[in-house]
Amino acid sequence: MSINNVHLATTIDTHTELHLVRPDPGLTHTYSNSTAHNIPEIAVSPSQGKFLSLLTTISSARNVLEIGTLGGYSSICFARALKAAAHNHNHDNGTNDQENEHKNTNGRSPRPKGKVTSIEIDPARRELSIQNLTHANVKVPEEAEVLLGAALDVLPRLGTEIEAGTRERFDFVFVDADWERQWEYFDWGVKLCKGRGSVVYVDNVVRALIEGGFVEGEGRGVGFREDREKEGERGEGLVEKVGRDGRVEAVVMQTVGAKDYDGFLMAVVK
Ligand SMILES: C[S@@+](CC[C@H](N)C(=O)[O-])C[C@H]1O[C@@H](n2cnc3c(N)ncnc32)[C@H](O)[C@@H]1O
Repeated sequence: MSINNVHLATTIDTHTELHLVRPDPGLTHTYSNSTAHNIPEIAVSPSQGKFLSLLTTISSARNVLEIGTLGGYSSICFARALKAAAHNHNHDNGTNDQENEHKNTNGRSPRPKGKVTSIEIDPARRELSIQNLTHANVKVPEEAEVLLGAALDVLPRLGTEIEAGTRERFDFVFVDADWERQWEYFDWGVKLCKGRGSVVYVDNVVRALIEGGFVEGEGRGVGFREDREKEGERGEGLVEKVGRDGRVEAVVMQTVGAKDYDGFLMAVVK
């Protein structure tokens, strides 16, 4: 085993996706339609999308908040997982998925399908994501809604709606927008969560650390720059702030694959 094998990462992704990520025409179309509309190829990879789906399932999430929609690829992954969870629950419970009736003929209530709420700052990308979601048979806005605006404008509105009782709290938050605001989005995510056991997942934290100048040097001299504040540069970063945040337990996992060398931070609310 050697870290030099990382050049094989894309090949390994191709092989594992072939066997483990079922073909999904809605997702395939989202990639191709986004490329056709000159959207940059910065959506999660098929493996990453599947990973997000599995995390949604194992965390029993019902309401997902996503910051950064792009063409809707990850939104579809979340919506697929929510729909499957509701379907499986209702099947086990002897109910069907119809939500138009309060109770099924056996007197039991079906589990609500759950919903993805995604925020996108770019109107053209929002429009395209709605096209892609609809093409993937995700009902907009019942199963996934895409809110237009800068996340820091939209998030307080969601907070007000939650306080007013017109919107449910979230149990899974996926932060995937501008890297400069990762801490602010994380903080809002925790505030808008249901509470213990809710998950906040921030993508691209490793690239943000590297490209943000948090690490310097080459070879054996490489090190983490602890002197940034003294130099009047960018202050504490996401990882340091989350490390001092008593509301959560968190970890950063480094990743390699078709999307290069990167990593995510995942926090669970205590
Ligand atoms: C990496 S892409 C999201 C990819 C998407 N989650 C996926 O995997 O399919 C980031 C998106 O965040 C949007 N964005 C950037 N800054 C934003 C902000 N302040 N508020 C809301 N969205 C923002 C960008 O326009 C872009 O579409």
